[in-house]
Amino acid sequence: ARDEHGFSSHAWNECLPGPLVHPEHPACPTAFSEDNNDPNTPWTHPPSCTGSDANYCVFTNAAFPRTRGRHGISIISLHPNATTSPSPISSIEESFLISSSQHHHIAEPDSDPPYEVRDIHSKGKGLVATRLIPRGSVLMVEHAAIVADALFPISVRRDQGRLLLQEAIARLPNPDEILGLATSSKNPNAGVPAAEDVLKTNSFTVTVAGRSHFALFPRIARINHACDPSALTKFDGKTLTNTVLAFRDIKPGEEISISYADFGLTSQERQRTLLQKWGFKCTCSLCSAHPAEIAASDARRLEIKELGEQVLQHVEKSDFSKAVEVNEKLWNAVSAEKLVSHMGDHFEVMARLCLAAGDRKGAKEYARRALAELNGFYHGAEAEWASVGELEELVAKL
Ligand SMILES: C[S@@+](CC[C@H](N)C(=O)[O-])C[C@H]1O[C@@H](n2cnc3c(N)ncnc32)[C@H](O)[C@@H]1O
Repeated sequence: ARDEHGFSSHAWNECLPGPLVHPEHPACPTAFSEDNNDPNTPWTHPPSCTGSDANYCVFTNAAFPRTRGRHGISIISLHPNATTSPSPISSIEESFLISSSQHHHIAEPDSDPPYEVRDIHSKGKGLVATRLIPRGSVLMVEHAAIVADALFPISVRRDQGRLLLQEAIARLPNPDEILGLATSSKNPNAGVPAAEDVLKTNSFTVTVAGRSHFALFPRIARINHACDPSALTKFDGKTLTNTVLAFRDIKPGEEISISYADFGLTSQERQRTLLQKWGFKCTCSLCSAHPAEIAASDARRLEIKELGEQVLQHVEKSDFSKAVEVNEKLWNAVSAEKLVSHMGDHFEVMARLCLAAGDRKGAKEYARRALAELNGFYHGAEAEWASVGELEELVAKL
């Protein structure tokens, strides 16, 4: 029997999860079913919560998605009573129940992916293209295996937080898939449990139900960082899936990489961030380049930042012709630095700026080009289709 939140009627706030039983606390009941047939709750296990304060719980569906390659999902979130309604977990539950019933949303590994996992010199494992991957192609769509509220590590006692995380991983069908992921080089022998190290080393920071969360995707976690990446990720907070898209054409034998750090940083700032936040020294091709090449890249990135600010200032002053002029320069610097995710965004900005500057011919030309790029780059991603619709209207009006 469970209450209206799906909690089992045992004293959940007094039990400890999993096999780690404390003499003063009973163990929480084990999983009641691998496949949950209750349409009112998406969870296959009774939620398990931290000790006496019981403000965080782990919610698991070990059978998600019901298709090939399922690796289950565990979510560490606030107890519904520990927050003002609606609680983050209730909005997650809602979209979870929807996405569980809509199989087309669910990530499935490609039966013949254009990449393989290989050992990469000085980076551990990584993904390497096995055939040409054209710019804009979707390489992977994967749902999260672990989603954890970003405030949970500092909101619960360390031992309780660790138990919760261990439980979150242990409940998944293949815990070793998670525990076998890379750990940070800073931490071995530092007394940090593997589960915590794995989460820190491999997770993305994402927004779910309006709150910051860590999200771990076991297959995507094998993608290494590059300051000049070949791919990018797009997270969807509704389906809890992450999509990897080719940033540019990727040749066979080339490593697939994404950027963990902000593009606007100089090489020293990036190195510092990567070391502090992720605990590794970056050995990507840009960081290993000749000092003159690194200096040229730093100069371009500083110029990009400066020109970006100038465009905004001109727009704020309604000096749109000047904004168009500076935006062209900005785009040349972005292209030279190979930071172009797709031209569509740029052409769209240019179209809107031309329109604001009264240049209808220019606006139409840029809107057409934006449409061609967006249609080629995205394959049904909701946000981009919204902008495609708006652009189509714009072209029709012009
Ligand atoms: C998310 S994992 C990426 C996959 C990992 N290489 C593996 O073997 O599973 C992040 C870890 O990979 C390594 N790594 C990623 N990008 C790197 C880079 N550019 N230079 C050096 N090491 C890198 C670091 O050890 C980092 O902590």
